[in-house]
Amino acid sequence: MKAKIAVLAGDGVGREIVPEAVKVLQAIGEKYQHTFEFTSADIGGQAIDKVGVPLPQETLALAKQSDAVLLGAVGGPKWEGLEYSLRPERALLGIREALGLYANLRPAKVYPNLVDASTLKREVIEGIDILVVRELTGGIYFGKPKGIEKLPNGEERGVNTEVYTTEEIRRIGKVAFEAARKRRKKVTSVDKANVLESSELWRRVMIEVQKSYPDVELHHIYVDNAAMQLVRNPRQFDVMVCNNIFGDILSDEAAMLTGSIGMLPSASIGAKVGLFEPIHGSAPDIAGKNIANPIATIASAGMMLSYAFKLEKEAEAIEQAIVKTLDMGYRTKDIQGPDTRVVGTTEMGDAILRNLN
Ligand SMILES: NC(=O)c1ccc[n+]([C@@H]2O[C@H](COP(=O)([O-])OP(=O)(O)OC[C@H]3O[C@@H](n4cnc5c(N)ncnc54)[C@H](O)[C@@H]3O)[C@@H](O)[C@H]2O)c1
Ligand SMILES: CC(C)[C@H](C(=O)O)[C@@H](O)C(=O)O
Ligand SMILES: [Mg+2]
Repeated sequence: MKAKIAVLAGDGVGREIVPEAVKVLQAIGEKYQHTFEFTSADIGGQAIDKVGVPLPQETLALAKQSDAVLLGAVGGPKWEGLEYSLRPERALLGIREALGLYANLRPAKVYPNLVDASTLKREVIEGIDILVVRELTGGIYFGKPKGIEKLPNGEERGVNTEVYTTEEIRRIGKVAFEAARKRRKKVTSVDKANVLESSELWRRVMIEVQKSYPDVELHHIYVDNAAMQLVRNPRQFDVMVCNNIFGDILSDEAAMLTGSIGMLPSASIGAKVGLFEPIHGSAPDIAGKNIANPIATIASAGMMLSYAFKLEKEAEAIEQAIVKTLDMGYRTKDIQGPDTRVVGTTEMGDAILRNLN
C-alpha cells in the first residue's frame, strides 16, 4: 500500500524518539513492500520559535492531507511563561479537535521481562493488560466558559467548565464497548457521579450504551477509587473508559505499572486521519541526552499500522521486535534492572530494527 505520514516531532525528547519510530516504519515499508511517504512539519514550541504560533496552518493542512500523523511531544520550560493561548500544548488540543479525534486509546500492558522494572510487587502487576479509552475532544479541556477574568475587587478568577453532551458520551462509550468485545469483555466506566452532574449523565449514557452490548459487562467506579485500585489490584481492569481529564491522569498512573511512562503508546482515532503519539511529554529533564525511551513512540507507530492502515501482520512484527529486544536484555535507563544492558535512545531503536521480522 501507499500512505502519506505526517511527522511532527515537536519539542524535547520528541526530536529524539520520533526518528527511531520513523526508522522502524521505513524498515517495515521495505520488508513488506509498502510505500510510506514521510513529511515533517513544525509543532509546539519549535513552531512558536519559527513562526510565532504553536500550530501553524501549514502543519494542520499537512495533517489533514495525510493518511496518519506521527507525533512526538510538545512543550518545555522555555515556553512556560507564554500566555495560555500561545503555549505549545495548545497545538495538541488544536490538532486533536481539528482532526475530530475524540477517542484516545492508551494500552498499558506489562511485558514479561519488565515485571521487575516496576516499583510494585510481581504478584500485583504480572499479566496486566489494560486499555484506557480516553475521551479526547470534550470535557473540561474544551468546555465553555473558560478563561481568566478580572474581578471588580482587582482579584482574578480562573474558569474551566466540564461539559459533556449525550452524543459525546455515547460515541466514546461505543468505542470502549467495541474494544472490550475484542478483549476480555469488561468495561469499567470511570466517573465522579457522586458529585458532578456531567458524570451523572456519563454514567446514565454508559448504561444505555451497554444495552447494545449484552455480551460485555459494565462496571462503574469513582475516579478516586479507580486511582487507588489501579495500584492495589490493576488486573481487575480490562477496558477503562474515562472523560478527558480523568483519562489523562489515570493513563500516566497506568503507565507506571508497566515500568515507565516511556512504554505507553497511544492512538487517537474517530475520524479520517488518526494521530499516533506516546502518552508522555517532552521530558525536558532528560532531553538531548540520548537516554529517552523510544518504545512508546515505536509502539505508537505499530498502532498506526493497525488502526490507520489495517496492517495487522506488520503491527505484530513491531510488537514482536519490541518483545525480543526486551528479552535480549536491552533497556533504556528508565527501565533498567539487574542483568540488563542499558543503552541509549538510538541504540534501542537500532536493536528493535535488527529484531524486525
Ligand atoms: N503529548 C505531549 O506532547 C505532552 C504530554 C505530557 C506533557 N507534555 C508537556 O511536556 C512538558 C514536560 O511535562 P512533564 O515533565 O510533566 O511530563 P513528561 O511526560 O514530559 O515527563 C515526566 C517524567 O517522565 C520522564 N519521561 C517522559 N518520557 C520519557 C521517556 N520516553 N523515557 C524516559 N523517561 C521519560 C521524564 O524524564 C520526567 O521525569 C510540559 O511542557 C508538558 O506540558 C506534553
Ligand atoms: C500536554 C497535554 C495537553 C496533554 C493532555 O493533557 O492531553 C498530555 O498530558 C497528554 O496526555 O497527551
Ligand atoms: Mg497527559
